[in-house]
Amino acid sequence: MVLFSVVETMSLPAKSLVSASSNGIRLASYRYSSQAPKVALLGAAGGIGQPLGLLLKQDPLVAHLSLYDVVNTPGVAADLSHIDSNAKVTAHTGQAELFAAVENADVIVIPAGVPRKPGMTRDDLFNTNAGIVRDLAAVIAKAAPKALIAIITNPVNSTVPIASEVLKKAGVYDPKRVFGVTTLDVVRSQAFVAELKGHDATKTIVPVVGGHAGITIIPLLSQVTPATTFTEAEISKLTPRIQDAGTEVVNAKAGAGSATLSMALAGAKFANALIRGLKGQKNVQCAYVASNAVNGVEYFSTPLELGPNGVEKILGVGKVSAFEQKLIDASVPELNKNIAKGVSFVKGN
Ligand SMILES: NC(=O)c1ccc[n+]([C@@H]2O[C@H](COP(=O)([O-])OP(=O)(O)OC[C@H]3O[C@@H](n4cnc5c(N)ncnc54)[C@H](O)[C@@H]3O)[C@@H](O)[C@H]2O)c1
Ligand SMILES: O=C(O)C[C@H](O)C(=O)O
Repeated sequence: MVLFSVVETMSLPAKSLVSASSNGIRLASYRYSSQAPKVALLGAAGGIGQPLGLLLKQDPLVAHLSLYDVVNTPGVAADLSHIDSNAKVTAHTGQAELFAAVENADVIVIPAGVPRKPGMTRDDLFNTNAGIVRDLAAVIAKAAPKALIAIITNPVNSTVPIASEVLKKAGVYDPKRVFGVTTLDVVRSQAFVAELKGHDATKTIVPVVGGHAGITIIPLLSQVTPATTFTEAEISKLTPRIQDAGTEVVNAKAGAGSATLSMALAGAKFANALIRGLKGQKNVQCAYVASNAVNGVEYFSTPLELGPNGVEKILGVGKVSAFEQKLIDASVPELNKNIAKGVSFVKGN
């Protein structure tokens, strides 16, 4: 175990510590309690990972930010460690350091994997990203079986079942602790509704249910807070815009990747909500989880009450319009296809 980089500020001892090693280092061999949460970020050097790391480093609830990637982690960690917030930063690079990266983590956020290019669907990422999520989940099962796992890696509709199957195989699966991050759909919906209606975007709440791809993304415009009425024309324009917002960014980036900055914000919001839940501050967020909210499908995103055990209550889709119910019905076969693909990937491997 070689500690090759320790950075501390003179005036603020122990404020910020960067450490990494060529053969894995275990600075956190004890479990961080929800009083001092450890957040592990897997894929930390990527387009999402870097700005998400920046936001997590500034989150006063994060005590230890553990950065993991297959490349470039020490540089990102050194950079973040110079920020004058209290989270300790550690760097872990490559498979040999993954165990230490996630060991005793309270929350693990996963944006590891390849993004789309124009013309691709999220499902086109399956062949590369399925194996990445499976392998990360296998180590998490051993090193941090109690962690709350927030999966950003696409296709989320399949990667959540993949991680869940791996945890099941290892005998440590808890459906209350595995989340597909759909917060970006909520963030976008809130931005678009606020823009359309002249509302304060920071006070606009739009639940989004279903999954995280195309027709499985279902904004519940009938449930917007503050209560807002939409014309049929508005609904039929806004709904597909929200469903295709990821593609809008992919096309605008023209080959340079997909949403990173808005996703980083969304990921930081969701991680913060999970930590607040762990600390007993119950709060409601939408996320894609194992769910009985809708008949005939095993994973579905709805508003959830988050608490000390992860999902405390599945709040369901609530009262929806006839238009929204049609979208929910249409999403079920598509989700089942995505889920079955993920499950058989693990069972057949
Ligand atoms: N859920 C959502 O709403 C949402 C939003 C945006 C992007 N995404 C998805 O997030 C993923 C990442 O996007 P990005 O723009 O950050 O991509 P990116 O290519 O910029 O970064 C991915 C990072 O993952 C790392 N990585 C690859 N294999 C790894 C492994 N085995 N272990 C750890 N790290 C590994 C890479 O080195 C890279 O640093 C993509 O799959 C993308 O589709 C999801
Ligand atoms: O669209 C993508 O491929 C990335 C992400 O899922 C998004 O919604 O922006």
